[in-house]
Amino acid sequence: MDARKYVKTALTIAGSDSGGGAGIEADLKTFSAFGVHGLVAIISVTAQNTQEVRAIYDVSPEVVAKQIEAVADDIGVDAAKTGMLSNAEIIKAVARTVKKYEFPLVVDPVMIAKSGAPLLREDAMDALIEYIIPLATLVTPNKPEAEKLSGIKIETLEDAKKAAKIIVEELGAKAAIVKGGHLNLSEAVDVLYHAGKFREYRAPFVEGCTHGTGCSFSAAITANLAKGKGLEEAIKVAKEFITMGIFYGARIGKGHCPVNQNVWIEIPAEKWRVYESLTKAVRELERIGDRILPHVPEVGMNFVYALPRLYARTPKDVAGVKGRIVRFGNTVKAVGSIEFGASSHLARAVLKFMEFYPEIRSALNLRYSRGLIDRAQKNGFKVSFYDRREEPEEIKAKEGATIPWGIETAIKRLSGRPDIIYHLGDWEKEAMVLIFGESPEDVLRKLKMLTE
Ligand SMILES: Cc1ncc(COP(=O)(O)OP(=O)(O)O)c(N)n1
Ligand SMILES: Cc1nc(C(=O)O)sc1CCOP(=O)(O)O
Repeated sequence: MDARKYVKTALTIAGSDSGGGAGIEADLKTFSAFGVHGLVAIISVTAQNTQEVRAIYDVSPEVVAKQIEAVADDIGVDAAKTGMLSNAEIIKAVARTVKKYEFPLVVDPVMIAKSGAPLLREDAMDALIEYIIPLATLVTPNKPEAEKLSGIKIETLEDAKKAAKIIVEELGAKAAIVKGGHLNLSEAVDVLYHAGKFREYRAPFVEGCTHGTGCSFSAAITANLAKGKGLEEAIKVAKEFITMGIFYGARIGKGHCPVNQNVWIEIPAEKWRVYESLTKAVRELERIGDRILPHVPEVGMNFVYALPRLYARTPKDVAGVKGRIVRFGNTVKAVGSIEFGASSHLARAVLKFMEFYPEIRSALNLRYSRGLIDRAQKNGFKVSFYDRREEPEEIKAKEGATIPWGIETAIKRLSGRPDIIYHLGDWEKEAMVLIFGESPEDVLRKLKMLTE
């Protein structure tokens, strides 16, 4: 068996961005996110950060061609993309060289950086249209790029469709997708013209980081083509990938922060780690259930573990026990399975705690007793509390705001990080003790010390 055939390869023919946000660097990270081996032909080295492009140094057309040939002849290319192509000579060399091979080619017609710097010389536009666009399996312009290529002004979705059709029917690309990020619509709508038909791809507009969006989107399509997906399916996956990458953008630098390509694999991986760790801890809790029994509140217990701070925004990003943990004979038992979004109270408590101490991602609740608090203090734990009777009226009026307010109040009351926060309850509200820790194991360790 030749295992090599299972490794798919994607080639990026583009410029390097020293800030790691766009260009070759964004493309390689995207290829990796989809499990595809990345190959490169660097056409230009840019000295760039999130604010500006300070210098551009183009590689010679001969060396660009040699890079493509070197990888195509030996390793093989399942799909390729172009990004910044800089000048007409490079464009001609790229066109001459890719023509010798049969791989699908995604063309991201990069013209201007987010920071405003031109990345394609004025006099190279005609060469791009004449030599590269006709070789494209897909062209992925944004609004200004589509206007330049098609020669029409784009204000509406209908205009975007016209431009996509011109790029295919008049300029010779097999397909074109005009990205709607610059159109003033309530959603991010991209229109594809392919095989004589239009298709729209919609996603909610998300606030986040956008440096390298064009590069990463086209690289994601390329990676999925390399993996054998059809064009329309490859675009669908790429759209999900880029929406997520913008939302969880890497907040670095002082200018346009870059898309986070890692999130595509990191969130599922972290979810799995959280799930495994919490499952193990809940099993251990059930094993030592006899000594936990006296501390189970009337409303039951929950045990939660949040994703790392970068990814923990709402209770859906926190895993907990569905149906909580309840008394069961002479032990305790998880009622349901471990799921993200299964907790409301503890999830909100942990999310607030993480705003102050991002490393604290897990918590568990117990019935309040003075004895428990005395033991915690004797064991050297830092204990704080909040009093629900002091809750301001405007917080009371806001659904779900009491616990975050209480946790914040308790944290600010203490100098240093609390291990335990309790409250004495209120009308129809049971008094509660919350144990916090970095992980479920850490919470269990504290729980064992308290209940020994
Ligand atoms: C080397 C290099 N290539 C491409 C770009 C364009 O990236 P960006 O400025 O973020 O714009 P889009 O990715 O959205 O087209 C660049 N800046 N540098
Ligand atoms: C009902 C309740 N109130 C708590 C408090 O801290 O006041 S802890 C708790 C139990 C856990 O709830 P969940 O499953 O929503 O996390």
